[in-house]
Amino acid sequence: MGFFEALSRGLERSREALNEVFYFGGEVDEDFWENLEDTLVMGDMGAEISMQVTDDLRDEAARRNLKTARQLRGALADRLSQVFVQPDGDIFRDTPSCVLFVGINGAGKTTTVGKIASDMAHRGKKVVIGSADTFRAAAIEQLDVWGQRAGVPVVKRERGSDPASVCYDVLDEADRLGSDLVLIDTAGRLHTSPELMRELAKVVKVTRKRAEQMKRGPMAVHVVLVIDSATGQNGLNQALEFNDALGLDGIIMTKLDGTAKGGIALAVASRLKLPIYRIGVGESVDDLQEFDAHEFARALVGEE
Ligand SMILES: Nc1nc2c(ncn2[C@@H]2O[C@H](COP(=O)(O)OP(=O)(O)OP(=O)(O)O)[C@@H](O)[C@H]2O)c(=O)[nH]1
Repeated sequence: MGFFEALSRGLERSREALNEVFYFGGEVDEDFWENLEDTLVMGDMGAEISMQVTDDLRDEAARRNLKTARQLRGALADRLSQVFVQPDGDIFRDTPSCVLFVGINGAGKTTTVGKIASDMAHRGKKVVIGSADTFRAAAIEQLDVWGQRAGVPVVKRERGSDPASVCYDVLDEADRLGSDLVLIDTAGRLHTSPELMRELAKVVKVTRKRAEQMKRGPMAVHVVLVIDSATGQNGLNQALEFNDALGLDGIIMTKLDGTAKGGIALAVASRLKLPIYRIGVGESVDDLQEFDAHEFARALVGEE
């Protein structure tokens, strides 16, 4: 299934709501603009960006004399795609690279690490996975399964070990193996707990320090927040807290195949000015896609 098809299935709710807005007879009137703005807000986009997008579209419609639903839909998709930040490169392809996956419990970190490990190993990268989720025993086992499937080594320690020291060990192993890509899973934590966030900041700090001393030269370290799209506007709060504590490099949105409304991706991208590196559209190994802003906006709006 292609990017567009997979996303279109997931974003059905947002599209149906917008379909109703675009199902107008005759003139584009004040009601149309109000309905559009409300629908964008309801789609988890947040008030600020919804208002901005609606105002801009209104100006553009007047300027270019856009009248039909088809014209307006196309212009909306274009405007929404501009909200997203283009990444400078790809943190998984541009190696050597070490990526730390952070996020709240159940966001999809472990699954995403597994999917990326498989993908990048297939592309010929020397990958090593680190399990710094020393809290949940099942997460370590889960990563082992993903690692075996991808044919990638998994560095782990027993439950309860210090996560920062696991990261150190992972980079030691990557150094020994001459790995290109290091993917580190961290334990899920509540963004509202200062203590847990401090622990994670230490994990990032130790990883950065060790990554500077790799035999083949310094390895870039990236911190990526994994967000479950179904968490709605709470996803924005998570992103703000994690960004404050750690300084994020980018985002991965998961579960866009479910009942997610999708607008949260726009809210986070616009507020934090961070790129979306991948999106998760299912539970199996192939259900991870590179993010394409234009396709995403088209799927959200329902433009053919
Ligand atoms: N439908 C769907 N399910 C997903 C996706 N990504 C992950 N999941 C599922 O979400 C659940 C949680 O995923 P995990 O990868 O264990 O989440 P985690 O962030 O590592 O969880 P913690 O270790 O508790 O912090 C699992 O059942 C995954 O199969 C996705 O893109 N789509």
